[in-house]
Amino acid sequence: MTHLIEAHNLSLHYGRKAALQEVSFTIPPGRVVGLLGHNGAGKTSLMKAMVGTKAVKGELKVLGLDPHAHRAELLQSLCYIPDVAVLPRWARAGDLITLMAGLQPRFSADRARALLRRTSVTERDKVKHLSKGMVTQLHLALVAAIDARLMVLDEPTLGLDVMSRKSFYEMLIDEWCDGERSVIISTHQVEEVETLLSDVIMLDEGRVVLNISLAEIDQRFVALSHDPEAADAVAAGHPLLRYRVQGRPAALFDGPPPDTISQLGQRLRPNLVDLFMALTRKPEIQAREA
Ligand SMILES: Nc1ncnc2c1ncn2[C@@H]1O[C@H](COP(=O)(O)OP(=O)(O)OP(=O)(O)O)[C@@H](O)[C@H]1O
Repeated sequence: MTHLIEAHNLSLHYGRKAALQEVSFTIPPGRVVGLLGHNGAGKTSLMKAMVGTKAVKGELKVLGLDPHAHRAELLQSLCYIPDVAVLPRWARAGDLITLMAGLQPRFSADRARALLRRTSVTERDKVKHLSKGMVTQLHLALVAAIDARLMVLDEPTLGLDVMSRKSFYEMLIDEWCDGERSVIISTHQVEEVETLLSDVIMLDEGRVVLNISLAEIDQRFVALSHDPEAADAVAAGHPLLRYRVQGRPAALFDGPPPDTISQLGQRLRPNLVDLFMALTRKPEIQAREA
């Protein structure tokens, strides 16, 4: 198997509402994939499909399995933190380690204890006495102690402060990613995850609007910072987005603009936030703000 996830033409409806439409992508081993999209874009629906809690139309193989038909088998090799993840409030961290050891054959209690030592949570702590950030760290220590090949994280750092978010991602990358395992993370904190990701999938209204490696972004997209006087000439090249960088007007193009336009500005490195804005903004908003 060359890909951990193979998705082809997935669609999902809730009544008449289309949550996913013709979604296709693959995820090979050793990747850190960001799943980005505005509220309601379809991220949670796609993650539910990946872990088999939602049936979708189309072809979906996760670790070679149909997730909906073979959920129990899949969960042996996949770990998942849903957006509504809760841990039992009465339990101590140590109890949860014992519980997991009984439930999940690939879980290592020693590894969970070692991971927990990286956090401010001790085995004696009860979940109900932990802050939101500490619960998230405990949750990650528990799932990262599973010897799995794929981790699916649905907005894992929602509601955490910046330090807690940073330490969550540090632990994930240092302790779980090993070059063979892949992780897919949905988040709204586009700026923060940019340095962690190897790839990004952007969803807009249930459709994939971009599926690219971070390395390829520089090759495909061109951002130009230019003088205000050149604004009309730059706009004639139909940029995806017009915005400002350090007070100067800038424009983002999909592919190199004509030389006559390139000469009007300085090339910048396009960042993920600008791309996200360009590809997921409603056209009528773009027209109003341009
Ligand atoms: N159980 C449901 N019943 C009806 N519609 C739903 C249900 N779950 C999701 N939807 C709709 O499907 C679409 C996609 O929702 P989804 O939760 O997958 O988006 P999301 O990208 O995860 O959003 P958020 O960032 O707000 O969590 C939305 O329009 C949402 O209203």
